Amino acid sequence: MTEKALRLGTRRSKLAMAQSGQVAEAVSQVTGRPVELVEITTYGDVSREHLAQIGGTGVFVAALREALARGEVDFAVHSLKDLPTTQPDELVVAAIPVREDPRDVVVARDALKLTDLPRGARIGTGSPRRMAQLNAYARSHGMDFETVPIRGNVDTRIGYVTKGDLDAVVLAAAGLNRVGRSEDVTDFLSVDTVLPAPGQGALAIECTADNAALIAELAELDDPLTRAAVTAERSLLAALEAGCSAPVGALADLLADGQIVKEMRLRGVVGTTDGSTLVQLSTTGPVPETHEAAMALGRDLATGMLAQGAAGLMGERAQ
Ligand SMILES: NCc1[nH]cc(CCC(=O)O)c1CC(=O)O
Repeated sequence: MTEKALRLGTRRSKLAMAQSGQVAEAVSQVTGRPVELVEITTYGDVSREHLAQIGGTGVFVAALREALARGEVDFAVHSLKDLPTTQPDELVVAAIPVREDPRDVVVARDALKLTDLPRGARIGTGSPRRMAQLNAYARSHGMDFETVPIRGNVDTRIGYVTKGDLDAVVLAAAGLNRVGRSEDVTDFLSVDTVLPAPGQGALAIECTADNAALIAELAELDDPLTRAAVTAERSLLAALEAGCSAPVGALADLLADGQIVKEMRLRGVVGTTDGSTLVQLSTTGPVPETHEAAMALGRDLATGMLAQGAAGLMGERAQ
């Protein structure tokens, strides 16, 4: 007798289908059950032009969560950076697998790197976090380029460069890798230049809180260090009272002495989109062994950043 298939709710976009497909395979392996993809059309897919008004990428998450709550699907996969920082009681993030490359990358014409871009170059990004840090970099390195707000999926955004409308676009490495376009990358941005979004490169596998059997099975795909890192990053975001559209970057990583992991470092940045002001700070602590300890790391950093004026820099809204 074959076991009943698990239903994975997914958006239809290429990126969502790619990451859902990869997770489906992994879940099938740990559970020994077939996994079937159930496509869910979100309001955000139907109405892209309204995305700004209705509040960014959260709409994509909401439709998947409704399908979970209605019992139409057994689990869903989200890009962690698109997940709101508040967790609904009836749902749990049962697994956060090992994170992909968290960096942002440049896709530019003529294989150019960021520092090769000529004066007046036009760089596409709809993210205030990327704008703030790119413009701050330009100011401190005597460069002069213009950030141009764009939106759309990965292929659309790269299309601006291949069609010659823009000199470069900035995207997440993880997204490009997942849709098989990593060859298009012309420059990997150091996280010292552009700190990624909290949770960037990580996935969250979510199911209903009452599904103890599935929670236990999915837990096998969880990577505790990735979970600790993204929990600290998202705790910073929450403590700054910022949302997924805020100009906030955060990255937690491990500091090792040889092979021995010593500490977790959490770096954070917030700035104005013109790059004239950035608040950058980092903190280190013992590698968090509990959810509470990871949350505390993020809150500590937020306290320091707020003391340096971070709150005044978060008024801007965009995607
Ligand atoms: N904001 C959209 C989004 N949400 C998740 C990813 C892919 C990277 C990831 O999973 O963190 C992207 C594309 C991008 O920012 O270039």
